[in-house]
Amino acid sequence: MNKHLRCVLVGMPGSGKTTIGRQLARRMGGTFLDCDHAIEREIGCSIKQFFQQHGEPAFRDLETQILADLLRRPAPYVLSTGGGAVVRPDNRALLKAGPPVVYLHAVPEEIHRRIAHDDSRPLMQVADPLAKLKELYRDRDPLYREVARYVMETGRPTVSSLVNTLLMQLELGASEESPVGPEAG
Ligand SMILES: Nc1ncnc2c1ncn2[C@@H]1O[C@H](COP(=O)(O)OP(=O)(O)OP(=O)(O)O)[C@@H](O)[C@H]1O
Ligand SMILES: O=C(O)C1=C[C@@H](O)[C@@H](O)[C@H](O)C1
Ligand SMILES: [Mg+2]
Repeated sequence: MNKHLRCVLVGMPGSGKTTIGRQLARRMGGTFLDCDHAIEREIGCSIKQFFQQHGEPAFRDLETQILADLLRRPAPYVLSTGGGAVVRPDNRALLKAGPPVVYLHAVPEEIHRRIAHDDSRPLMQVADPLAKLKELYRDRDPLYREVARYVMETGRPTVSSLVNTLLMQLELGASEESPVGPEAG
């Protein structure tokens, strides 16, 4: 186990940030941090209710504050961000300056299959959720790629094989950054 490992997951709503983040954190022996959960603890209600009462800009302000706070937590951790965390340039700057960011990539049709039954996502409460996912994907896919060090395809592999691959990648990346051995200073 590398006690300095840290990683941030970005991706569309339903891309698997919470599912994969939880398992990865357990395998790393680290803390699982979820920006959406931290926001809900802070506001004392669901994000869906907060959106309805205060609107998206107020939510985004809060998201920036909480993201900055979570990124400063001690290693090891896996931080799962909200699906829209990359929308604001300030957040993208924070993400690029922090630990390695992993983009969990899934196409809109696959995401739709995963989350069609779930009514907890405020941006999905529309007449045509697949069209909304396609629109979000078109706008955000380049932004996720902009902040990411690694892009992981999540369509076919199982969650546990994705977690294994990701862990190997992060350990390799960490050892390349701070090599252990006689030549290490
Ligand atoms: N790699 C995967 N393959 C198949 N199903 C998956 C995969 N990852 C997650 N899922 C399923 O997709 C659904 C959404 O996953 P999850 O809640 O982890 O996404 P999320 O990225 O955290 O979403 P949000 O941004 O809305 O918080 C869950 O039902 C989960 O079991
Ligand atoms: O895609 C989005 O913009 C959002 C995704 C969720 O994770 C929450 O952060 C919130 O519902 C907004
Ligand atoms: Mg989540």
